[in-house]
Amino acid sequence: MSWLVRISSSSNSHHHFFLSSTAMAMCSSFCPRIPNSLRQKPIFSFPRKPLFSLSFKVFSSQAPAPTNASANCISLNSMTIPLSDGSPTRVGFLGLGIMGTPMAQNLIKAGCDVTVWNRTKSKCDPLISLGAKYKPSAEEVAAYCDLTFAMLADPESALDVACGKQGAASGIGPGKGYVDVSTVDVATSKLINGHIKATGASFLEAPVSGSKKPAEDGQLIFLTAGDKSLYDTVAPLLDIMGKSRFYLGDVGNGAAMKLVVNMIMGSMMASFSEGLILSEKVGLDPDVLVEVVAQGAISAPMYKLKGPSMTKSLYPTAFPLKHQQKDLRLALGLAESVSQSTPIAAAANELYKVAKSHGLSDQDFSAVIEALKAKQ
Ligand SMILES: NC(=O)C1=CN([C@@H]2O[C@H](COP(=O)(O)OP(=O)(O)OC[C@H]3O[C@@H](n4cnc5c(N)ncnc54)[C@H](OP(=O)(O)O)[C@@H]3O)[C@@H](O)[C@H]2O)C=CC1
Ligand SMILES: O=CC(=O)O
Repeated sequence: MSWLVRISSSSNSHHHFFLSSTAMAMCSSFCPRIPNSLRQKPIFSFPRKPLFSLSFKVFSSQAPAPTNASANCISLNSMTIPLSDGSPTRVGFLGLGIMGTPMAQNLIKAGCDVTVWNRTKSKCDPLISLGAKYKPSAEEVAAYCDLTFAMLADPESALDVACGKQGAASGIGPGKGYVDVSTVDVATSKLINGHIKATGASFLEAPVSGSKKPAEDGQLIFLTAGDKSLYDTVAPLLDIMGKSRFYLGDVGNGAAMKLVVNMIMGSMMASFSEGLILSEKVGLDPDVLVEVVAQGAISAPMYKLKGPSMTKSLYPTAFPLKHQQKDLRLALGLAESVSQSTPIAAAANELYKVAKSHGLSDQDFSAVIEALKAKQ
């Protein structure tokens, strides 16, 4: 079965979208964010206990022939029909670092009722002045809110904030949801899932791909896994913070996907760094290399974005180097768990470790190039 939907944009162009049940099934895991012209109004409230939820997948006939139906899948949002008391959903946010702050800010700007907590309380203040409420512990946030997001540094902090003393698991309970958007390993995510589920609450892991700027612009990519009903419930919130979302099934799959992606990214950056250094050594202009790379098959937004500052030895922090090294370390552990050889990632990891030993942990991960300079 399929339907044709014509949508007029402000320009002369028309987009045709087919709603197809077959294609809907094929792309059930991937939902790019809908165009602004199709987006629902900001979420000022949605039900505490959603009784009914509906989501559509839409396919553009103007895109190239879909070799993979998911490439053309657009979600019209998981629309939750407000049949309950209609009171605003209380959204908690734990962890207000480089990523957590803009993500929470986007929820507040969209009109959500947001309550924040951060280990260093001062980082809550800008959000409080934007209208957020504050609770003095993760436990109290989880007890007060219907849905709680957590964006923490690493497996240790994610586990501590979720399951430690005054952690979220102590306050959460049936009917509530916990969404961990931190980058952690599979075992940690499963452990957190176990603690949260034992309280009767739901759990979704939802690590993000995309850095500081995509977080500010609401352009993150969510790699989710866990309770599907929680995924459906939080989809409108994910769509405020992100441009697309993947639902990957069982807990652990989101964490694993994120680690694989960041393993590739860490190796790419290390390789790019070698190229920049080598080009300069043989008398070429590294800035020209950046331009050449940008125009060819190996172009990547990351090179275009970071290359010009790397050639000036500037590394304004978007993705801290210590987190990239953590992700490589965790990805190597993932590979080892299935006896997969990852020599490139292992070599890259060593380079990031050298960079850390040079005091570059809190610089952007592109500062890995300094490890190569130090080796000369
Ligand atoms: N930056 C990026 O580009 C991206 C980062 N990520 C991932 O997102 C997560 C957060 O990254 P980012 O925001 O950059 O990191 P930051 O280092 O900026 O923030 C880390 C957050 O974790 C908190 N934290 C650290 N240790 C503890 C602890 N022991 N107990 C309680 N809270 C703790 C910090 O609190 P405090 O303020 O008190 O230090 C802070 O809120 C990481 O897992 C990272 O790998 C994913 C995609 C992109
Ligand atoms: O985890 C980092 C990112 O840019 O994605």
